[in-house]
Amino acid sequence: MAKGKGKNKSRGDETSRGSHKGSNGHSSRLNHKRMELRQHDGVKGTKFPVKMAMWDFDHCDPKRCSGKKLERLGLITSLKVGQKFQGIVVSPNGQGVVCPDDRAIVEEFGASVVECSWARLDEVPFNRIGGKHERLLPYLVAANQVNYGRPWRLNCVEALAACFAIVGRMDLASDLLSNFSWGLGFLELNKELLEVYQKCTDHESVKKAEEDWLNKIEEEAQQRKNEARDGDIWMMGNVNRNMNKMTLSDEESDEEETEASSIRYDNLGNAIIDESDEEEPEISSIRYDNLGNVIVDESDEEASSST
Ligand SMILES: C[S@@+](CC[C@H](N)C(=O)[O-])C[C@H]1O[C@@H](n2cnc3c(N)ncnc32)[C@H](O)[C@@H]1O
Repeated sequence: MAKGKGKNKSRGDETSRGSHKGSNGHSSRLNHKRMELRQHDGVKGTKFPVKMAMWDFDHCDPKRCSGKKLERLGLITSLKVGQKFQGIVVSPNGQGVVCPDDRAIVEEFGASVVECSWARLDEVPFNRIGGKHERLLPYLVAANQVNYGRPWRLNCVEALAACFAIVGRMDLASDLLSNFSWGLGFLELNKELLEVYQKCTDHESVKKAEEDWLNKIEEEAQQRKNEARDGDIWMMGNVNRNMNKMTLSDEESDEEETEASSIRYDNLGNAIIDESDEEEPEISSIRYDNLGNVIVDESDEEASSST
């Protein structure tokens, strides 16, 4: 187990919910922050309307770590390895997904996360942490500065906010995220999808909604791909059409060949001209008198009389 400031090393403040004591030395700046938060929540004597907790494995850079920031703000309680949590445990080790039916558990017992590195999950003793209500999160996209745009891998504050949002407590989600400059962007980015999940009930319905969403975005991606290809066609010409053209020109040359093959030759190799080729006299060669009668050439008369 990693050594350091992780709250798995000391019992610290696990019973401090509602008290103003923190686990980090209680600087006046932090106490000031807490005062601000209490005023902000309008819930006297509490840092946040529902309990939040984390198992902190000290894997992350404290300056970038959202869990540590929540702790500095006095919003989250640290839990020890071996300690279980009664509320919803949002964890990569979860079985079902967070769903609106979890709302009562969240409101009564709160929500918790595992503050660790995604790259070091195998170092986390999942069998010694957690609780009765361990949950995965359904498909959502991170908005934090480290993993922006990445699906599923949310940081701790996003994971807690997602849990609150899915169970229909958008007020808690936005209050929590407003402590981070980028925070409300998470709700914006996932607005439509969160609304879909909020309309569900149990784990299965959230899983079904997630599956439908994933199919939809896959179809849309495919459509965009097709549109991009069609765009190329306007720029470059239809490749299939070019293929047809090639075929057509082959056909054309075939036609020419056919025409050529329709020419017959006599025994001396002279081309035999078909009579039908000579049927129509050239219009320009027809002359008319003043009354509109065709002037017949004497030579023509000879020719016609000879047939
Ligand atoms: C792996 S830690 C990374 C924390 C990050 N260093 C930070 O600054 O917050 C994120 C935690 O959020 C929760 N979490 C995030 N995305 C999740 C998901 N898709 N399913 C379940 N839990 C998730 C888990 O508790 C997970 O351990």
